[in-house]
Amino acid sequence: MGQTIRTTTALWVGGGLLVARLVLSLWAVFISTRLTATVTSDQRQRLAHAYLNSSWAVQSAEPAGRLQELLTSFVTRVSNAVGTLTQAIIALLSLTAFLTTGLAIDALGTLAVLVALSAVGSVLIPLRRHLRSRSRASAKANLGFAKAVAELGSLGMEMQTFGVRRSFTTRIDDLTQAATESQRKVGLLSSAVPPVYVALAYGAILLGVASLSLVASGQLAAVGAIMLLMLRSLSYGQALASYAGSLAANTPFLEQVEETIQRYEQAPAEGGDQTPPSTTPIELSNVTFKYEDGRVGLTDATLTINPGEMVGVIGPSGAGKSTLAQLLLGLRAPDKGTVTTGGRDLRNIEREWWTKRVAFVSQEASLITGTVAENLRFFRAGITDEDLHRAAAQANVLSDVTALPDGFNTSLGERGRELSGGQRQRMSIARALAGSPEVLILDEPTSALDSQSEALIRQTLGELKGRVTVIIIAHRMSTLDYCDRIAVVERGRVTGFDSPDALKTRSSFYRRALRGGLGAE
Ligand SMILES: Nc1ncnc2c1ncn2[C@@H]1O[C@H](COP(=O)(O)OP(=O)(O)OP(=O)(O)O)[C@@H](O)[C@H]1O
Repeated sequence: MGQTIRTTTALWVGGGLLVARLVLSLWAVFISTRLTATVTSDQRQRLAHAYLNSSWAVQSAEPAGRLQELLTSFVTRVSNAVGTLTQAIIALLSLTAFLTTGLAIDALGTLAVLVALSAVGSVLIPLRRHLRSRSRASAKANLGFAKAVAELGSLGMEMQTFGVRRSFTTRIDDLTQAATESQRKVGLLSSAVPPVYVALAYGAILLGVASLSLVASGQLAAVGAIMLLMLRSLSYGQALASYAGSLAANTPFLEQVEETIQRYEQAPAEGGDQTPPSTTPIELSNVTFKYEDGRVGLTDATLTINPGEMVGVIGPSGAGKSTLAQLLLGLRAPDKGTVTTGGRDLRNIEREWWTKRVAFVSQEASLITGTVAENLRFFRAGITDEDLHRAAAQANVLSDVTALPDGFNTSLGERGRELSGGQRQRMSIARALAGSPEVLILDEPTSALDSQSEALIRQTLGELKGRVTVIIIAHRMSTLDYCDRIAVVERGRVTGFDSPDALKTRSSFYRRALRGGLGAE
């Protein structure tokens, strides 16, 4: 009878423990997946926010495809590492519980197991180290691959027209091969960890059994119990070794993400907390700017742009015109000298105050995938439908918009693909004008356009004259028709800044440009 009660109790206890184990395991799975999801979104947000808040110098230097790779596959590897870490902690806790029980049953045997575990674990340290360094190389190869693929992907038209499809294919194949090879090496090493561990563990067991049978010869039961303890502990140890291998393979990806976040955070976007009385005059005083690689962008440049003035900027290719535009926009800060607006250093001005009043049109009209209205509004609050209408009219694109099936609500396809180059550029001018800027800076807005589109943009500039302060880097002399003054930039220096008439006598570059256009030096 007593035996029956003991069996029932044992069954109940066993059942209870089984349920408890299941609940605990499910809870662990729940925590692990939740933690992984939290880490994924946290890492993505931290990385994206750090990038968005970093300076233009950092953002513009970032190779294409790198950020995407970090945000996607790298962050996935980081969450894998976190998932592995949780499982490793669970395995470690189980092992500790098991060994604690073992200590109560057989202290000597448990001690032997502990020694065996530590010995096997330390033998694997060099392998893990090697795995980590291989994984670091694999992370680098992945980034290189992503960068090259992004670059090749953006050259689709060139690939087709230059007939270099085969070379592209070969290049992609080589890159794929290199990235896959380094991944294979990491895979090989991390897969080698468990079998190496098993071999070492069984070796330890054999050694343990041999020495125990010497010490406790004839006590087969004791030897059996210790063997069981060893086998179970070593199987937990095996799980731990495999998790440690996986961690070693994934942590370089985490390091890369963290390093990148730090790099972004160390270079925040320019801006202070001052609000000047006005956006103009804009003054450059003895401004010198060098790029990180030492190339000179601008040297000792001095000029003043007055309220409502329309200023043209001309100069040979590579002279420093775009650098000047970026300094005027406050995207880059001078190494020497100052850029002031309304008498205050641009570095100290509240960025939001400045960007609300200054608009930029670049050489390449970059649009978003969305409707006309979404493109013209461009995420800015407070821009009304009337603003959109006015801006489209000012930019000479209103008739194009009204001709579209849904007017301002027409979707423009992926990044405005359904528009012509001229329409896209006028759309980007309308986008700049929708915010009613006080200062408008245009960097070669007509360089890629036919003469008819250029004439429409010139007309826009004529209508803005006197109402908005305009700085326009021009590729064609005709675009400069409405300019009050023109700055000539040559080899990083402002060699002339005067009215077109005065420049005819004072600037040989201007005279040459009048004769032969701005393309030839
Ligand atoms: N991001 C950069 N990193 C390093 N050097 C740069 C960078 N951008 C421009 N430069 C260098 O600075 C100099 C001025 O370039 P900038 O783009 O201002 O000339 P630009 O007059 O606008 O030329 P273009 O008319 O051809 O656009 C050039 O020598 C150029 O190589």
